[in-house]
Amino acid sequence: MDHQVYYRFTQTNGVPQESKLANYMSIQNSSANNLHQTFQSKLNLEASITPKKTLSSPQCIGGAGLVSSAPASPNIFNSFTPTLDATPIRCVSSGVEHPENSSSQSTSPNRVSSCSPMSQDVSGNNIALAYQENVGGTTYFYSTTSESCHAPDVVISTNIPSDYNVYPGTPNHIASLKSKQDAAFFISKDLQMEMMNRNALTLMQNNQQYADLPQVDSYHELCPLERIPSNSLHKTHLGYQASMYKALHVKTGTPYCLRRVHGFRLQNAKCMVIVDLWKNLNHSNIVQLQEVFTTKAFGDNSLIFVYDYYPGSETLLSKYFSSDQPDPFAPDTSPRPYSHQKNNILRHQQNNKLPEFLIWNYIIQLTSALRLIHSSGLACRSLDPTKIIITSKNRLRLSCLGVMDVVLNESNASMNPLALVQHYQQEDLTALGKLVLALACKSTVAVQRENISTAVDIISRSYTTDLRNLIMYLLSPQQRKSITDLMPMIGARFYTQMDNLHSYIEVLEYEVSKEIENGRLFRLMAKLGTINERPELNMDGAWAETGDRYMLKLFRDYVFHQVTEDGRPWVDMAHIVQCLNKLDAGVPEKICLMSRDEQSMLVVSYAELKHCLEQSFHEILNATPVKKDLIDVEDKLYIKCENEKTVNLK
Ligand SMILES: Nc1ncnc2c1ncn2[C@@H]1O[C@H](COP(=O)(O)OP(=O)(O)OP(=O)(O)O)[C@@H](O)[C@H]1O
Repeated sequence: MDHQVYYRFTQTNGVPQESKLANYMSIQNSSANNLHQTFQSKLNLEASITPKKTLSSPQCIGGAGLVSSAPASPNIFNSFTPTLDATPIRCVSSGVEHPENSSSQSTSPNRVSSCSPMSQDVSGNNIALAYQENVGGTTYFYSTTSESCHAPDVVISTNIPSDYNVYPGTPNHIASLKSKQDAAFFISKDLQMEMMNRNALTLMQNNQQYADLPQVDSYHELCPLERIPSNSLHKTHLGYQASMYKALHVKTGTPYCLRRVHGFRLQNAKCMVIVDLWKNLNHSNIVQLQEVFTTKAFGDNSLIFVYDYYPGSETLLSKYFSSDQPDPFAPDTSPRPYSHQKNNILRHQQNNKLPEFLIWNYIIQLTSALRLIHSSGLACRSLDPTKIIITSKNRLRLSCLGVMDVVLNESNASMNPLALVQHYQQEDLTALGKLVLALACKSTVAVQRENISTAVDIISRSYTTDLRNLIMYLLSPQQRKSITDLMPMIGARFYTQMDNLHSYIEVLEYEVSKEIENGRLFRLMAKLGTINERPELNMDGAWAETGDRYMLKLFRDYVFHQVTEDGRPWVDMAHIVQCLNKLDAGVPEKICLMSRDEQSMLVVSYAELKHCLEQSFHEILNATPVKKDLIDVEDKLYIKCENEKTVNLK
């Protein structure tokens, strides 16, 4: 049975060849098994890569033409070194050949062929050809080396020839390497889980219980974020019942958080001035207000505040204060002495206390948001553990901005809210003091007037005087306070916070950079997938199986369908990534592809494969109804997105 090796080349040893894509060298081999065994042995990647047997009698057949003064295919001869007495190899100058059509007839390619991962740069040193001879227009290449013409004695060897690429791992090692490979190629597991959780929450669907929730203005698919109280007496916002929903914008599909104030009739549009101020306020510790409108979609007059949605967030109250244990500051009705209760409080505080750096972390975030709010002539008015949400990595955000301004404005329509802002700002600072006190004592009851002195005493024992002084300053009723006065109290802790943030940004940038690489490879695979096995193009049913596309088909097998010596799948992410990277870069390195029936081989460089890919893909694009280079557009968008991401990270 004849076997052919097709060798596609552009240049050998610095000698440019005349043909680019259309030149192949064919090698006839009478021993199919030899070839197969040789290739199979190469699949054992840790083996000394020596062919089991030489190609015997590589008979030259026909064809004129291309004659190279230099060895045209060093790789192939290195890998399948003929013996000295071997029949010479012929170069053919032809168009792209379909090996299965042109070679001796292929049998059905049921079995996924194995392809040797052998590859070598054109400038590689291991050129087995010693001399050549031109007989009647046909060039015969002879090899002088015969030493590599034996089967490998030792399957696993550490002496791997330097001219071979060895992919890390064998099937047995893949499991142990998998986690390392995953870490090297993909986003870290923790970050991945976090993102996936967020995505799952964003895609969360409404259950049957709330199936009748209406579309509200431009927002649909409402999904409650908390249990909607059946009792309308459950009032939260200054006497109004309120509820929270996740909703999707009908046009963009972007998720938002809707805060609905039930049974609210807006009669005075004056407050919309403040709403506009809030809408323009942008800060990393603020939940951005998008818009405010009234609706009758719920069957009543409801006021809707639309905010950015942060999946997986919880309130400070639920994170730190909803403990099963009773609050130690709660009034003790038992006849036990006061000292007993104080001991109880101390014990509770010692067992549950938050680390001081975390409290300062929260102080820095909250003061940072307040600083912007106050300097914009606004006041938060909802600095309360139920209105501060916390997401992963201890990110705090003020979540209910603007609501008080609208709702209170309605109940005190005669007052100008902006005139009262300084008063509200002072209230914000007092509220901040109470919040820090509550966090330090892990108790909401601690901030009640009668408990404050005990709470401060407890804090003095457990935390630094700086923290105590900050709380005392914020809670002192006499002086006029300012958010800027807090900055010196925070002091050098600010630098620690900045340092931590920068370190985290670097971690994220590293993770993102891996995904950028994956995105690039994905686009490459998308192109390959568009071409491979396409049933027809321009009425040509054989399009995907001929010419450049046939090369790409074999390349796909080479990348993804490797098998071990005994025919089991051999999966190595490093091999896949490396091959795709080389294809993307179009490196001159050559690889050997084998037809599925193992009757033919093609030796081709990545540069040529890349050319095939681009050509074939453009052929498809040209046949699409939209006559423009989609990929160019896509590339530009991709680069733009990447640039934007980098700017955002900065
Ligand atoms: N912007 C947001 N994105 C995602 N979830 C949010 C957002 N704002 C609030 N939430 C979540 O919605 C739920 C209800 O929030 P809400 O502010 O009503 O708190 P609450 O403790 O129920 O207060 P209240 O007693 O006033 O209703 C909380 O679980 C909170 O984490």
